[in-house]
Amino acid sequence: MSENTQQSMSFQTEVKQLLHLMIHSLYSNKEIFMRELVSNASDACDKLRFQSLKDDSLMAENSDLRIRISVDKEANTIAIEDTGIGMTRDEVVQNLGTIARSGTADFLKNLTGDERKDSQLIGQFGVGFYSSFIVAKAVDVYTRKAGHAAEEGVHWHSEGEGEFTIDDAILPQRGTKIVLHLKAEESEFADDWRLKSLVKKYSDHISVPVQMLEEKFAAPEEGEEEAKPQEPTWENVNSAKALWTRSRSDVKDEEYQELYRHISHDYGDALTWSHNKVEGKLDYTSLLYIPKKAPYDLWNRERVRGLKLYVNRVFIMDDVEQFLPMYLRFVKGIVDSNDLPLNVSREILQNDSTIESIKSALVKRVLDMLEKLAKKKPEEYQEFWQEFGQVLKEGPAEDMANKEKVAGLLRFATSHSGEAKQDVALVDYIERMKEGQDKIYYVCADSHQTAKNSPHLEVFRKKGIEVLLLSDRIDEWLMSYLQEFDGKSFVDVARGGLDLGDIESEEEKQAQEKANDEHKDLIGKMKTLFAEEVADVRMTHRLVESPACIVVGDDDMGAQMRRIMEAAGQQVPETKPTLELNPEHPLVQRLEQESNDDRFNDLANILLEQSRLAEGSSLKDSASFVSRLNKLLLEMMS
Ligand SMILES: Nc1ncnc2c1ncn2[C@@H]1O[C@H](COP(=O)(O)OP(=O)(O)OP(=O)(O)O)[C@@H](O)[C@H]1O
Repeated sequence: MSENTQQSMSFQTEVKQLLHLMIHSLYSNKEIFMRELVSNASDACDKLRFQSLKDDSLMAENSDLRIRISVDKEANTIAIEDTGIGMTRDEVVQNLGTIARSGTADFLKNLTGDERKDSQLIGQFGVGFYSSFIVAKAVDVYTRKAGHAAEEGVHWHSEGEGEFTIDDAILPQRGTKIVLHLKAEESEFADDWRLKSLVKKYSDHISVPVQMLEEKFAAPEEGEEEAKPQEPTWENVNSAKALWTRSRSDVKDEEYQELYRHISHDYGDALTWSHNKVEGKLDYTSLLYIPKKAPYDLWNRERVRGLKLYVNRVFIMDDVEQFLPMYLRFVKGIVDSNDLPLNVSREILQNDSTIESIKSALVKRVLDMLEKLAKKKPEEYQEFWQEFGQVLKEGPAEDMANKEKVAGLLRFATSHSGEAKQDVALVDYIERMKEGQDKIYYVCADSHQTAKNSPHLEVFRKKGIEVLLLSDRIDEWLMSYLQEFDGKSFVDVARGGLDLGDIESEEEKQAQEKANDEHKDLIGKMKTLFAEEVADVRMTHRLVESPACIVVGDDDMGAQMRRIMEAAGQQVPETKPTLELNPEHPLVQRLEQESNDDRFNDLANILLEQSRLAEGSSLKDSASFVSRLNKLLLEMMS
């Protein structure tokens, strides 16, 4: 015998864990094993069709690409057989013994033990081949790689309990045959009708023919009563036509959803989709889906993303990133182009002008699809926002050309409702703008609560002006790319001198100027005291209830961004904020009258420190703050 005789091997630990979890959490959805196996078989045929473009000898022995499903009721087995690319011995060990996906260990850690939640997560992860073990007590895989000799076949066997064996096999035909030895209690699946209906349900959209044996009867001859049974023949069960080549009106929603599941490996539904045929300068068909649920690894930068590419109906490759920008990485789908050559490679895709043109059209398509969803089904749009809003917020920085369109899709929490839910569109905000208001005001903080209670909002509340409350990590960065929307500029209410424009009366403006004059002694004393800490001290009209607040310079980094950068270990340039005082506040008035230097220092420091706390910053010396506060409290009590 050759060196490669039978070998026993262990599954990778993650596979063992996954198998265990899957069997326990997917039992209510057992039939999906058929979808997974047919899907794999179809992928294998697609891969071979693609590789044979470069090397037509691969298909020489048999040019037929198809999937056959058969049942042996007595033996309680099902066989799924394809004439696809097949696997070598090494590939079998790699593909059916390990999980190569990055982040697997993290994923497994995320599982909660709650079967309903876990089954959803497992669905997103994609159980693929291993789902066989939901219904099978043992699985045999016979596979021979296209282009290899019959003696180079491989036989894999496992009972799904931590181990598998692998052996040489002589296989007259290329491709893969999977035999499931059903558990006794799953014998209902060893039934032609049942399997046929599963293929119809899950795999009708697959472009490779899926065949099953059909019994035929000859018409009874004269004098005979009963029809004579004939040899059964292989008949196509699915329609075997690429779904996207059909006209939209001919495709049922359920069929779109099944194709979505096939290409996304998601067990859930898509939220919406857009199917378009483009003819003219460019000639392609696209079918783009927005998932309902975010994948567990949406934030993993190395995660594969992108669309499936076909050229003239021939599958070319998965995960083509070039079709969509990063901020639309959640979109799944396919592009079938008639302009690209069949031998297109990833390198060519990177600098291809056709791809660039398709990309800008696809981006518009996705944004239009979202606009339509927001307009027609606001509740579903809200669901989308919940899942992917944070990703869409990367848009304005990444895609200057579509900045305004993306901005229109953003949703915010605002002071209008005070709720943390992000559900206000900029057009709603503009509709509610006060007379004389020509700016969109916002505040950024680490949490919704801090944003909502920020002293910077006081004057806005008093005047009934709505302010966007931003508290996602990405928000300050987002706003640095959004200068205006619908001709109205964005203004950070915690930054620079506050110009309320026409919202403020002439008298109010003059009172503000006068206040700085009237309190110049106090301002001067404070500037000397805090020469190291602040760039300026001034009286303000933005406060109503609070005595003081911190304001950052127009061009300086905001507090939220500063904290994020510092936490990431980045060097952040030293900048000093401005301290603003509320001349109407009794504490400020008390400070102005304080003749005792020590007490003046204590009170002034407390005002500065509490302003820092209110914006969500931590104090450099919180112990001193506490002792100052206690000193004052004790004085008050005595
Ligand atoms: N019928 C087949 N023919 C050839 N290769 C196959 C076949 N079935 C599975 N494979 C190989 O085994 C790998 C693992 O399959 P599996 O179904 O577990 O995961 P997947 O298809 O990559 O992704 P998913 O888990 O999302 O379905 C596949 O990527 C493929 O390379």
